[in-house]
Amino acid sequence: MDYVSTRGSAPALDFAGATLAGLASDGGLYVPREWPRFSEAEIAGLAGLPYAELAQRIMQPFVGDCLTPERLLELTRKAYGRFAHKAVTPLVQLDEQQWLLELFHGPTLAFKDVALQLLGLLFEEFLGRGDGNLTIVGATSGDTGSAAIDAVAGRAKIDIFMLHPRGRVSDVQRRQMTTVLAPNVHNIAIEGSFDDAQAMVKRMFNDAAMTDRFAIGAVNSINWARLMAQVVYYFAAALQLGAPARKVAFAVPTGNFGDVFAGYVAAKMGLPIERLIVATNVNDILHRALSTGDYSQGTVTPTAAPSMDIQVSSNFERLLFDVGGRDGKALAAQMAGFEATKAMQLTNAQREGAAALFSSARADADEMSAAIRWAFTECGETIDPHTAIGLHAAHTAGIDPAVPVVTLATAHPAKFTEAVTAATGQHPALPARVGDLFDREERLVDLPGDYGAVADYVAARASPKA
Ligand SMILES: Cc1ncc(COP(=O)(O)O)c(C=O)c1O
Ligand SMILES: N[C@@H](CCOP(=O)(O)O)C(=O)O
Repeated sequence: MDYVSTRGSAPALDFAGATLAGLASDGGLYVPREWPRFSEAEIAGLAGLPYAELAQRIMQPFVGDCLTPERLLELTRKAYGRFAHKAVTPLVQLDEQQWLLELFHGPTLAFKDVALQLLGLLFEEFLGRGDGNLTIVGATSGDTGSAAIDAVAGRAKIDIFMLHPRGRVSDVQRRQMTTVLAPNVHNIAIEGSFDDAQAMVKRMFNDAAMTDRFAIGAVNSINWARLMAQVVYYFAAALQLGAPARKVAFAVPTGNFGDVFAGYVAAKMGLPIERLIVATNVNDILHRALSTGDYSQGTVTPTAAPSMDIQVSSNFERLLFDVGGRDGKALAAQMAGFEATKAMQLTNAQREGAAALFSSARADADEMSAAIRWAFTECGETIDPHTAIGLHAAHTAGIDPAVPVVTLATAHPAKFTEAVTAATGQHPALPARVGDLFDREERLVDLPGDYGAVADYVAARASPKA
């Protein structure tokens, strides 16, 4: 399997190359040259496998000969061995049609652990084959940061610099990052929004002054390996609900379009998915793009679902590439227009291609709270604000009552105590595995929202590439 850039001019890479590269050198994102496809019988044969084995079977075609099946299985067993639930991503029934797929049983209590626990091991594996160092530069609106830090803290040959928007992540989220004191971990609070942080990260991949000296790597979902690992739980959930004989719909709380793009990949691989419902908060660029074709960047409004306070969705580019005919040159021009004007209109092919599988909904603060309350009072489940936005979308999508609708429960409610307590009157407790988070020492630096300041900070501390 090799990987091509959505912007058509970076060299194709194998899986190990794409994993270490993160972003393509032409500014595009790596995607598999073609989608591997499972037959109905092959999908049926996956039912009942333990999660780590299912993960190996789903991911092997993407990994190709970069890892033997035996080695990939060792890595998936190690990655998912740290989850607090034996099923890794358990399904919980809410009512006759609605289900929750709990993705927060990993070490840092959000769905990001599912991919990042594996990615940390993949980095170690591939770096172990040479003598280079990796400088990871990431942006987080709260959850990617702690999951990535947990996955690479203390690992040889890796430094991680994680940018978060100052004051715009929850206290639990910030402390999960800043209380990790391993010498290779560098937390940076920047002035601005997640979008500002993400733009600086992408700029660094194309800054020759940095890339000549350092091997810059990605832990955000611009890194293909992140999405590949997230494809697995769509299969896990659908198989439990009767796939491939029965279709399933998914409602996905969305920001950077990574998690829901993984659902699209599952559909491309043959999983019978009725609909992917993209759920946004009031930062609704994706809802506008999918419902009207208008992909224009608004200003970011802070909400009680801070991890989705995003107005430029990196992985949407992967969808536009795939449904728009895989024309890298044309997409490069379209994205250059967006970067210059902060606005773009989807082509007819892109709109129609997306509409075949995706629908969308937007939830405001009241709708989000109402969904938390409904889950609590009607079903006895405490859910977090991001999950609630997904659940609101699941309820309003008008899916045929015979089709199960699975909302991805992307974070543990205790990460967002204020909104959950306000909606339910109950204070969600942090699981014991997060321990004494509020008693630990924090370490972070404050930097202005200025690329030069961040690049200088990284350059002064990172290890050269070889
Ligand atoms: C808790 C939570 N839910 C949903 C999302 C949205 O996921 P994605 O960015 O993959 O669309 C994020 C982060 O992005 C998140 O941290
Ligand atoms: N919600 C994310 C934002 C970054 O998204 P990613 O999936 O591209 O890493 C976060 O919590 O940091």
